[in-house]
Amino acid sequence: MARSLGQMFKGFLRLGSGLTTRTPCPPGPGSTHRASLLCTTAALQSFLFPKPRDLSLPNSSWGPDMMRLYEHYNSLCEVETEGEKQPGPWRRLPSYNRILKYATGGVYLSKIIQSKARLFTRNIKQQGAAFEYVVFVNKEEQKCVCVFQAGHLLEGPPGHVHGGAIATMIDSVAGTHATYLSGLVLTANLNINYRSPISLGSTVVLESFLDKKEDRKTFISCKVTSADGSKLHTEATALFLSITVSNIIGM
Ligand SMILES: CCCCC/C=C\C/C=C\C/C=C\C/C=C\CCCC(=O)SCCNC(=O)CCNC(=O)[C@H](O)C(C)(C)COP(=O)(O)OP(=O)(O)OC[C@H]1O[C@@H](n2cnc3c(N)ncnc32)[C@H](O)[C@@H]1OP(=O)(O)O
Repeated sequence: MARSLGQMFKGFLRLGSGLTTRTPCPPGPGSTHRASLLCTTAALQSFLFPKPRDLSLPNSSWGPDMMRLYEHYNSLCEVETEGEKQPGPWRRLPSYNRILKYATGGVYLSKIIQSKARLFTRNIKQQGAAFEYVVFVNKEEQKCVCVFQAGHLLEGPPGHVHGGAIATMIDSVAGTHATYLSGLVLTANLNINYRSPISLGSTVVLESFLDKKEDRKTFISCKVTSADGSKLHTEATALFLSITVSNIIGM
């Protein structure tokens, strides 16, 4: 069952490449009845099931460091060999403001909660105010990288990022990485050492590494460094346990 939820997660990743394709409407006067019916159905479908917005793409709040690092990793997602473009070693993971119905508890949650549930890191609409980030994964190296710009709503010590916000990002990146590697998981343990404060508004890089996998356990380590890599801000280790649907029902 956990495996099938893992498959659903892969489906979740594929969402970015167009689960709800929008059929362009044919031109008016010459349209057949069937074509206009198709057009109406497509419009209704996109109204009822709007394509989720990928929040890991650049917006006007992204500063120069955020853009530079995004462009760097994005350029590694596609390589050109003999004039042909091929998938590169890295892949950008799209990010939405809610995990799919099913993964957020789906049918097991009340309709009211379900419709309001939002992924914590994506629940603030104002661009640049809180968590701006993009995650890239390298399957071969079993590594994830997140470029993260901390907005003004994440203040802890004056002018610096709240430790809980840093923990949230570490949990999210390591959790995404563990989900990518092992399917549906929950964080069982998270150990964090805060080495140097992160300035509010700055861009940092989170790197997540697979330490080992043992049955249901996925061990991940993570470090947070400055945009140029010269300063270590935070180090963490985490344990994720693979779960089944029954774990979610019991929550
Ligand atoms: C609704 C769920 C959604 C999940 C995500 C879904 C999809 C993901 C999609 C996209 C991803 C996008 C973003 C990711 C974003 C965020 C990720 C954040 C994830 C979280 O933010 S998630 C919330 C916080 N998280 C919890 O709310 C967990 C509460 N907790 C429990 O629900 C249980 O505790 C559980 C299930 C963890 C284990 O319970 P269990 O009954 O299944 O397993 P059990 O206890 O038997 O342990 C089995 C073996 O693990 C060892 N073990 C257990 N715990 C350990 C520990 N802490 N330290 C060291 N070892 C430990 C035992 O010692 C034993 O080891 P051994 O087999 O060797 O004896």
